[in-house]
This record gives sequence, C-alpha cells and structure tokens, in this order.
Amino acid sequence: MDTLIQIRRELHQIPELGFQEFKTQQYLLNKIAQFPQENIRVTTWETGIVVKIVGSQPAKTIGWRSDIDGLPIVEETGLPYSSTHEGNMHACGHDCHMTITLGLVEALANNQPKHNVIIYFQPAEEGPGGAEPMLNWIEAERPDLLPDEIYALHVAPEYPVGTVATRPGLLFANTSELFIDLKGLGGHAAYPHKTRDMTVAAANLIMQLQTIVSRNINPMESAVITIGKLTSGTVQNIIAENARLEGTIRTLNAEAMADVKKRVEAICAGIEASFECEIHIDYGSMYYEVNNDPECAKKLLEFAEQYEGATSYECPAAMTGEDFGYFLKGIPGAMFWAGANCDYGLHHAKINPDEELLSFNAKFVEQFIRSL
Ligand SMILES: CC(=O)N[C@@H](CCC[C@H](N)C(=O)O)C(=O)O
Repeated sequence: MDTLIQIRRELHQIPELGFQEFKTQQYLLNKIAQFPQENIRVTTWETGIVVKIVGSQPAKTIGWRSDIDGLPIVEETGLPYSSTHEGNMHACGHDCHMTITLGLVEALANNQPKHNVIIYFQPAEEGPGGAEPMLNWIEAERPDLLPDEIYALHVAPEYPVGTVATRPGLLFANTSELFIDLKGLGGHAAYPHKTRDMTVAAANLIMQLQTIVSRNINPMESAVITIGKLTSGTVQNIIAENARLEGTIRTLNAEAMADVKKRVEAICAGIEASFECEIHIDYGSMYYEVNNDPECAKKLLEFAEQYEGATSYECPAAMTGEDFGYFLKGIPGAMFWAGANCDYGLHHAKINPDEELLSFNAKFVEQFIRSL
C-alpha cells in the first residue's frame, strides 16, 4: 500500500478532540523522527508541533499549516480502518491534512529547499481554537518561528481530486460559537400550570433565532445561525427545568456578527419575559475570517493552472470557519480547497475522501512551496 495512504489510515483510527491530541502528536513526532534530521528543528507547543526546515540559501521563510484534531461524531463509514476512539471521528479531513503535511516534511527533509519552511501542526481547529493561542506563544516566546508568508489547504468533498479552489480576499466566514442555557421550573408532566417548561421555551427560542437571518440581515448580505444540538429535560413524564442550545453564528464581517449577537440577546430577553425563565448566553470561541492575501491567492491559482493534473478554480466564499484566519490576519498567505471527490460532506459520519488526494496534494504543495 502507498505509504501516505497507510499513514492516513493510521491517523484516521485515532481521532482526538481539541487539545487532547496526545496520541496524534506522538504519532507525528515518531514519523518526523524517521526523516533525515540535518536540516530539521522540531519544537512542541501544547499538543501541536512546529517543524522548521532550514533552507540552503534562505531569503525568506514560508509557512505551511495543518490542523490535527477530530470531531465528536460516531463514525458510520464501515471502513476497516474506522475510528478506534468511539464517539470521535476525523470527519473534517484533518487526517488527510496531516498526511499531506507529513509527505511535505519528508520531501523537504530529503531534498533541502532554498528558503526556510516552517510547518505548523496546529491543535483544536474545530474548537476551542488552537491557532490564536499558538500564534500568541510564537509571538511572545519564539518570534523566530514566524513566517513571511503562509499557506494551508482544506479538503473539499464536492470537487474532484486535483481541484485547487480559492479566491483573493474573503474565503471563509467570521464565526462565533453559541451556547444558551435556559432555566425554568420542572415538575410533573400532568401539572404544566405549576411549572415553567424549558422544552417549550427552547423550541420557541430556536424558531425566533431563525428569524434573525430572514428578518434582520440585509438580504443582499449573508449570515447563518445553526443550532446543532438541543438538550432538554430528563425523562418523558417530567417537565424540563433546564434546556441548552449549542450552535454557531457565521457572518461575512465583524459588524454583522455584532448585529446578530444584539438580536440574539434581545430575543433571549423576550423569551425570559414570556416564559418566566432565566437565560445565560455564552459565545464560546470566535474565529476571525479567512481573508486571503490577493497576491498569494493569485500565485496559488496561477501555479495550479500550469500544474499537470490540477484544475485551478476561483471559487466563491463559504460560510465555513477556520482559525487559520488568525494566521492570515497578520501574515500574507492563502488557503485553498483541495478536491476530495466524495459523496458525503464535511462533518458527516460517512465522509470518505478519495485517498488519491494525498499523494497529489503532497506533491503539489511541495512544488508550490519550492516555486516561491
Ligand atoms: C472547516 C470547518 O468545518 N471548520 C469548522 C470550524 C468550527 C468553529 C467553531 N467551533 C464554530 O462552530 O463556530 C466549521 O464548523 O466551519
């Protein structure tokens, strides 16, 4: 079996949530230790790793970032190399991102690049966010690990393998997590008039939250409010004293995010009054938008145009979030969608990327970095 496919399958079996990527970190360190070490400097931070490859005649430093965490999803692919961590799955392709990046490190370790290259294996992209604290550590303690420009990819199930899709400017949205706790008064299912039912309050709240996008956001702009999880009550014949909504907000700019949050708070105040309950809102972690440097995005698209087997595509922006946005806030660079050709989308329990994407992108990224 192709080495990269084997690596991807091994990583696929050990998905770990943000800042718990202990086995993943050890796996990556073991692999990196097998590559020629002369030009490699390895540093760890939390569950992440930074690898510096020293260039032969460095005039600049190029960065490449891979995220490393999995998601809390029960895998349903039925694959023989399914997750062995029950309840967790690499359902966002980070197993592929890590594999491609290991392929890149190996190639650069074997054949020294001209410029310095710094590789970031970054924890906790799905949450609570590893990029911002990793960058804070680098800026405070290891400024020598800051690159002059930086790139990253994300698998895209909807595109064929070989697709390199990106755009100058905004690629991914601003995000904010959203956790809402409701507290009322529980009691016997047969005596609703003596209780304050939080299942009914939560149901009303969800429906009212959906009016923010349809009634408060300018139709010429865009926003998303998704409640991905609702928990309420304890058993079928007790009225729920507590309920909790867990979701995410997506907008195309920071101002729209502030406007949406104002409406969330106003609607919650209304629910408190009408259902006689207490509501607590927690915005969890927020990700800065992924805003590609126009020149860097152009370089990627132009390189893909002339690269054999690649399809260069200037794609529309998406409401996905990515804490790679924090890297791009201070460093010019770009992210691209890498075609993964599969039937199920990101965050689905049956997602199964076409493994052809591994060797294609490992080579593509290596050649692109050498071209800079
Ligand atoms: C590429 C991707 O799917 N990223 C995640 C990032 C999640 C950020 C945060 N936990 C949130 O939900 O707001 C995404 O869901 O877009």
